Amino acid sequence: MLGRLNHIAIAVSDLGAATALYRDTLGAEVSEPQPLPEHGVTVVFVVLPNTKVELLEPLGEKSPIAAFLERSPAGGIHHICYEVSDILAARDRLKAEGKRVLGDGEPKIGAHGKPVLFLHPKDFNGTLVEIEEA
Ligand SMILES: CC[C@H](C(=O)O)C(=O)SCCNC(=O)CCNC(=O)[C@H](O)C(C)(C)COP(=O)(O)OP(=O)(O)OC[C@H]1O[C@@H](n2cnc3c(N)ncnc32)[C@H](O)[C@@H]1OP(=O)(O)O
Ligand SMILES: [Co+2]
Repeated sequence: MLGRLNHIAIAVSDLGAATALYRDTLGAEVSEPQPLPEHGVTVVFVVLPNTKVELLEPLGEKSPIAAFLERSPAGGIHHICYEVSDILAARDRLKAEGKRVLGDGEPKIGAHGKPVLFLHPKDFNGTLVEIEEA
């Protein structure tokens, strides 16, 4: 089912400062900020030779990462995103195995313009898993 590691996401309280840290202190290539109001976040991608880091800042009143940052104000690793070739087949197999797919279970378009779904962290070793159709 799983393909490449697409990105590892870090939730941050200050996207500008985190972007500067990766760009200036770590010398990494960073994208422009990308507001995703339908997902309640603004993202910046740190482009690495073999994958990406997705820096996430809450956007709007109902951001799904707000509670995470209340628990961890300094930020932290928020989720990991794997690529899959067929997101609906992956979803149906995961549900058949009793894994919880978050939201209404229908893929939404993510930051890369591809369908994504999220799987409950309690079903995956305390790790929020995102799958993205490659
Ligand atoms: C799609 C655009 C972009 C992209 O890549 O293209 C993105 O990735 S957007 C990313 C932001 N969107 C999401 O994260 C959507 C999915 N996330 C959610 O629906 C919530 O974050 C949820 C339900 C996973 C957690 O929300 P919340 O913290 O408000 O819920 P609870 O307090 O009920 O948490 C339940 C339980 O899970 C633990 N938890 C929460 N978040 C995480 C996490 N990121 N990693 C690991 N564990 C997490 C939380 O501590 C609770 O545990 P408990 O032991 O019961 O206290
Ligand atoms: Co993501």
